[in-house]
Amino acid sequence: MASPKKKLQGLVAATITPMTENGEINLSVIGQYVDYLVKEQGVKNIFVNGTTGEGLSLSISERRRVAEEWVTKGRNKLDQVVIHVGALSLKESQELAQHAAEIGADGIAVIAPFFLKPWNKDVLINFLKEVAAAAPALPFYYYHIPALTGVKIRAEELLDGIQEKIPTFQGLKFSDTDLLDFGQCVDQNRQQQFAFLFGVDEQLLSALVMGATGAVGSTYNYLGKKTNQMLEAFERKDFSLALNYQFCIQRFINFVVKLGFGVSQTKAIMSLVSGIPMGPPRLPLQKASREFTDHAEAKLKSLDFLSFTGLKDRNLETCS
Ligand SMILES: CC(=O)N[C@@H]([C@@H](O)[C@H](O)[C@H](O)CO)[C@@H](O)CC(=O)C(=O)O
Repeated sequence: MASPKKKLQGLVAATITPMTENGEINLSVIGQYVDYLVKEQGVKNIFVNGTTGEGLSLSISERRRVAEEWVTKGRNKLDQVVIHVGALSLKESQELAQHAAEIGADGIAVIAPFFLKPWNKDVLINFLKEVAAAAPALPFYYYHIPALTGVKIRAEELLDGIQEKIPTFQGLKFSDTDLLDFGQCVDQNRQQQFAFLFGVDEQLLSALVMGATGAVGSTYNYLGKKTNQMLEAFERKDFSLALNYQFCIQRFINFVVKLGFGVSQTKAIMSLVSGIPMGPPRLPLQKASREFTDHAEAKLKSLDFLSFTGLKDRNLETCS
């Protein structure tokens, strides 16, 4: 069985794939991006080529190059680099899994194939098993995101006896709001050392109560520091402070969700907050509007999520 250096826990940034203005992947800023996550956000784990990384909109060759660059630039700086290798084609998924192993990634994750879909748990497990077998020394995570894949097989059902079928299975990335399903995944697998990684950033505190061991999300790219403060407060059992942080983060996410929030907007916010150009998204996504970015910037300032001295002590909402 694969055994990771240590269990994947804490915050994991779902990385953006930087692109040039003409839509090509822009590997040149990834080194800077790694330093920003580690030094400015206190985030040392990453999830590459997932939803936020537009993994399914990249070619296989681009996915390989992006993965390689993150592993190379993250060496001796990041704790763990997990590569999402899910694809509609089993062969492509296996190729990416093997490649992740070759370049020295710390784990692989796979979503359910979402065009011709697995129609029950056993079929889905068979698909995942074949991918995992292509990288037999790498920890394997199932990426549950039913709203995007349309595959509604409950994670709890999938986890039942999974390690007998997939010996490298190490955990679940749960990007759904069904806390009954999530809680049962934790409750029914207490004897295992699985990682339970929650993927709905605005509800992370509820998932921590339910037993989440970590979180993978887009907002940890630029709200990692704030979210880490929430994790620390939770760890100290200062639940009232933890709730204040969660509400504060919710105020921002709620605000942008009402304006229309997705991968394009994440790219715009991250460019603004980090100063690293993330570029436009790839079609079919559309670049975030100037209006969106201006509103998001004003909200970030009012919540003190951006350090602009001019606004200090006035018009700030309190977050702790
Ligand atoms: C649907 C979606 O993109 N969900 C995000 C969340 O981080 C999400 O952006 C956040 O909770 C705000 O709603 C992550 O779960 C996605 C993710 O981890 C990934 O990029 O693979």
